[in-house]
Amino acid sequence: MSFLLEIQDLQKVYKNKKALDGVSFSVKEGSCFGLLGPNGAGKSTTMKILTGVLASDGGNISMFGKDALKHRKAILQHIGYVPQDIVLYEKLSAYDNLSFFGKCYGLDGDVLKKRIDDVLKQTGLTDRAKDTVKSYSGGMKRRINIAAALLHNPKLLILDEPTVGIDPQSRNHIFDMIRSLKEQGTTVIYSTHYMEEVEALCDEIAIIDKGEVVTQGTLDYLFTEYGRKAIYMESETSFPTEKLTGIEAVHSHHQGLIIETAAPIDLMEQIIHISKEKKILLHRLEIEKPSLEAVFLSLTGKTLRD
Ligand SMILES: Nc1ncnc2c1ncn2[C@@H]1O[C@H](COP(=O)(O)OP(=O)(O)OP(=O)(O)O)[C@@H](O)[C@H]1O
Repeated sequence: MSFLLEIQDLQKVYKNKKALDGVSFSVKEGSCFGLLGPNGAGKSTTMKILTGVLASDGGNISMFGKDALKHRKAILQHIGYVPQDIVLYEKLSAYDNLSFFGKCYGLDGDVLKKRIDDVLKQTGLTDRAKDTVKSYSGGMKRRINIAAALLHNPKLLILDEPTVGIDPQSRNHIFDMIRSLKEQGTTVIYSTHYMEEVEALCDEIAIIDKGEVVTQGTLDYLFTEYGRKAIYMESETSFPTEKLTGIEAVHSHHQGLIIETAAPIDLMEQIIHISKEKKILLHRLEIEKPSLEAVFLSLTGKTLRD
């Protein structure tokens, strides 16, 4: 599979503030690529540079096999961009908004009508097309904003935190839409600070923090490379962890303990043995599932929610 997008050493400075400090990642054609990072990490800045909204202060971008900075106009025709802030005319109907944006992309007549019908179906809002946008929920507005970015059938769709502050129904619609776009061969770049979203949607992820990509890879790769091995246990009374061998770290978590170890099965056997011997009632004993939260913690020393 070839790369549709390759970014190398992207730099951006706002006045005196360095927002991007050498961002590099590559996106395979036909994949859903997640850009995961906390607020202020540089996700929106990266996306704005990719879509020509902002100029970079250094670095290279290759898109569709071309130098994106030299062939900006030709490349932008193949990109759909859904910014974080909703951009719609509130007093117009969804249909008229789509008609306006379609004309901006150079569509007209029957072709435009057909595309509007198609994107309304894709977003599940055909029945509400004639209502003014101001009567829409936040989630419906977001879906129409995505529809507007799809009118010209882009090869690459860039979505900047599309599910922030929206209802679960709209969120599910957006997820279904992204999955079906991917099936049709569209490449998607999706930024978020919700780990469960990248786990549900993305083939590959770049974790971005303080203007730098700290790692890139599939979930499996990230879990294997950076995920901790650990068990979770809850007991009726306090457990003598000092009697356990082979433990690397112990953290309190909810009502129990997370115990890191290179040998979780062996540790569970020790815990069962000691609990029988000391008559300590165990409420829960399980291998901790690998999580992106743990990967992020091991790479940056903080949680995504810090
Ligand atoms: N127009 C601007 N002027 C000055 N600083 C800015 C501007 N836009 C962004 N920044 C700063 O650049 C850094 C990266 O911001 P950016 O919006 O790209 O992050 P983000 O990962 O998208 O975060 P969020 O999820 O909050 O949008 C932050 O420190 C932010 O405060």
